[in-house]
Amino acid sequence: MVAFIDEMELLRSEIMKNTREIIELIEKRRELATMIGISKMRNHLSPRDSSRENYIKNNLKLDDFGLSILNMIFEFTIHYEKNISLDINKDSIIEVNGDYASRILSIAKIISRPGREIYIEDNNDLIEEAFSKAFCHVIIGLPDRDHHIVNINSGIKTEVILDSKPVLVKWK
Ligand SMILES: O=C(O)C(=O)C[C@]1(C(=O)O)C=C[C@@H](O)C=C1
Repeated sequence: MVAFIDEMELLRSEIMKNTREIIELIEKRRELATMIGISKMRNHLSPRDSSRENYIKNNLKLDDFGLSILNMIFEFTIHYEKNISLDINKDSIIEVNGDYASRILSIAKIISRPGREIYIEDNNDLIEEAFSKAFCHVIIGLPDRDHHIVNINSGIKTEVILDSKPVLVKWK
C-alpha cells in the first residue's frame, strides 16, 4: 500500500507538471493565433484555412493520436480567431425561439467556447450533449464562484451574458 501511494504521488506530480507545461504552450499559441486572427480580419480573410492546415499536417507527420490532438488545437484556435471579429466578450441580450430542443442547440451554439464551464443543475441529456459536443466542460452541480444563469424555459426570450465566468444552465 505504501509503495502504491508513493508511486501515485510521483506519477501525479509528473502529470501535474506536464499539464502546466501544456497549458503554458497553448496560452502562447493562443496569443499567436490572436495576432494571426487580427491580421486576417484586417485583410478580410476567414480564420479557417484548410490548405495551411494540410501544410502543417504534412510537415509534422503525426500518428492518429497526434492528428486528433492537432485537429482539436485547430478548432480551439479557430474559435479564438473568430471571437476577435464577433467581439463576443460584450454583454448581449438575444432572443431564442423554437421548441425546447432547438432552443438548447441555439444557446449552446452561442455561449459555447472550448473548455468553458457549463454547470447544469441535474442530469439533462439534451443539454449535456449539446454543450459537450461544443467542447464545453459540463459539470453537474453548482459553481462555487460568480456565475451567469442562462434560462432555457418555456418562454421565448432568453438573456445570455457572455464573459469569462462559468455559466449555469437552468431549465423548467
Ligand atoms: O495559420 C493560420 O492561418 C492560422 O489561422 C493558424 C491555424 C493554426 O491553428 O495553426 C488556425 C486556423 C487555420 O485553419 C490554420 C492554421
